[in-house]
Amino acid sequence: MRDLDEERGYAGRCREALRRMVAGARENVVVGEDTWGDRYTAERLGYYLKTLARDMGEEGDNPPFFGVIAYGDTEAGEHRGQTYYLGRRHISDAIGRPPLVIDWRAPVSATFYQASAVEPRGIDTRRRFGWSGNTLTSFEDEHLRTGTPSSAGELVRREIERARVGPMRDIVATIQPEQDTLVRTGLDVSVCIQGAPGTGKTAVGLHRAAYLLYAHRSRLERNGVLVLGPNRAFLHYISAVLPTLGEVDVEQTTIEQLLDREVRAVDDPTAAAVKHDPRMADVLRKAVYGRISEPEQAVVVSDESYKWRVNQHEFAEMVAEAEATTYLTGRERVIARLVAALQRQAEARGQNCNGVWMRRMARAVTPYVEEVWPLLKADEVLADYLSDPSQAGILTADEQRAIAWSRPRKAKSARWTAADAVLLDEVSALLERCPTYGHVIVDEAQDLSPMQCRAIARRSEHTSITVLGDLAQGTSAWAATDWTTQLAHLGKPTAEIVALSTGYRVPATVVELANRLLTALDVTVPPTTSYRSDGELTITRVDDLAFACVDSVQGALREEGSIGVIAADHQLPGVSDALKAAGIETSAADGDGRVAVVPASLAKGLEYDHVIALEPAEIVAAETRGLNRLYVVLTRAVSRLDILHSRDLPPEL
Ligand SMILES: Nc1ncnc2c1ncn2[C@@H]1O[C@H](COP(=O)(O)OP(=O)(O)OP(=O)(O)O)[C@@H](O)[C@H]1O
Repeated sequence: MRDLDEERGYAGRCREALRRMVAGARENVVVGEDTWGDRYTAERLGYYLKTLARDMGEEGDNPPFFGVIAYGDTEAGEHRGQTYYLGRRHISDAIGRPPLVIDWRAPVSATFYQASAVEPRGIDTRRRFGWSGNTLTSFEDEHLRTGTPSSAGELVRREIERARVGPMRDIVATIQPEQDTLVRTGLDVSVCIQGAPGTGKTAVGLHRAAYLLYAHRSRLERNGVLVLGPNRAFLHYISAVLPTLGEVDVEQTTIEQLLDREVRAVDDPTAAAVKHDPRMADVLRKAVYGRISEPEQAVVVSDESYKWRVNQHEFAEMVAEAEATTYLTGRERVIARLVAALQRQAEARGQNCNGVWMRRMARAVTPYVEEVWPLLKADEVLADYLSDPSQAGILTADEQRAIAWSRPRKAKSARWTAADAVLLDEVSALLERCPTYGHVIVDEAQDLSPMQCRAIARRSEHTSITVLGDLAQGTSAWAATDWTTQLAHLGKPTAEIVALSTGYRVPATVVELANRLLTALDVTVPPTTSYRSDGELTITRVDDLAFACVDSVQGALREEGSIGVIAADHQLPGVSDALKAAGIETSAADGDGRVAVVPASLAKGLEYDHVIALEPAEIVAAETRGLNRLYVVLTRAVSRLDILHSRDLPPEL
């Protein structure tokens, strides 16, 4: 194997080759712009080449590789005696020659992540590289056959324990074997990953998206990959990971944004609970299909030559048969069948039924169809239903009262709530099938209501999903308490449930404290162990919370890393003011400042090197699932957690 200088030389060669690839891609953009072909093809090609050139150009500053594996000389098969460098992207210096660097997603790269002294998989040596910026500073070898790892694990440990600054980074250099298995699970398999805070669920989900796009590019590009996260602050935090991995076309959004409805009102908790209940699916189906009635007359229409007729019984059969499909398609089908029946009669009489005649007949039968199968719009159906929920039954009288509008309204004057947006989506899907994605990754899935799950299920009806979550972090009123039920709502009842149990974020001392809450959370989740033995925890009783917080932030600012001040939502303005008065610049949860001031309700999925958690008792008291919220808050810390409290700590702590 090469010594450090030789490795640096190889890195230089890789960079040079990458530069030539970028130049080549840029040239192709110019050529691509002149490509002969239809406009769509030319546009797609131009877009692809520009993206490639841009990504590769930006890549220039990244280390070209992070590891290398050397197969043994005695190994049978194509890899015998071969050496493979692994990086974020494939680098080659000449067509037909072996690549200088192999993409981390290529099949052979799996060996880098999976091989061990117990199961070397043909590998003699695995080398990991340490970089300082763009300079290669060290490497670390594991001799897997002889079982003599030389300081192995130090580079990995350093990477995992590094202070966090800025947005989330990719983990390609240090993916752990159990994570790699999940990342590389096939496209046809739906999987549910239950993992305690910091076990890498989000990281695995994002790397899985990148992997699937690499392995099934043409299948996935058609329908796209969707990543759903809990809120915009979270999406901001993870936004850089996929682009660094060369994937810029993944849609990353929240369920609320996906449903794309203007929300102008808020439900009270009882109404929201009813609207998110899975029985609403039956209620709405009834509200929609209840509009279809049995024909009470025959269809009789005429053209210049003759009067044509479909009798009542035949018409009723057409209606009954079409009910099996979506509402609007069914309606179109009835019209088409009626026209076809008329056409048969006309042709039997020797009439020529051209397109004009067919359209005319379709117009003529439509009023008959409208009478038994009226045209509907989703917002009109829901407005009508919420004006009088008793019409569809199923719910109890109390539940109907909880969601009923105080006075009947038309769709135009409706002020929809977030829960209504989910119901509108359900009704829309009853009317017309919605487009599906090639793969959907759902993060923090424990918080989704059954009705939200259904919205996701129909967008992945014939494809697979990756479900990520932690039952212990469920904070919504409808949070799942077991995965089997949640997976059924998500339309994937047989998805495999896999647990991740090693935490890479939260230090052991903090995990130990947070775990004290687990028994009170009423969920069964596997215990976790922290990979990290470092980290600090302080718990301090103070008289003046704001003053103590300023003091703590000032101390934290002397160290490196991001700082997150997390408090119950209602306490946040006071804390922000105090920090501002002390001259400390702060940013919101979705900002990029050094000190973020974060309401407890938005902390999910985020992490800060140093967390200052204020008044746990307030966080618990602020909401029904307050203890779960506190569990989330305490597990955001990477290197250090300071808990400041003026009231007694919750007894569970
Ligand atoms: N194999 C790894 N190598 C390096 N860092 C890792 C690895 N796995 C996870 N991490 C890091 O650990 C931190 C936690 O990961 P992540 O946010 O994916 O966990 P999570 O399970 O989604 O947590 P939560 O449930 O709290 O949202 C991140 O900074 C991530 O980059």
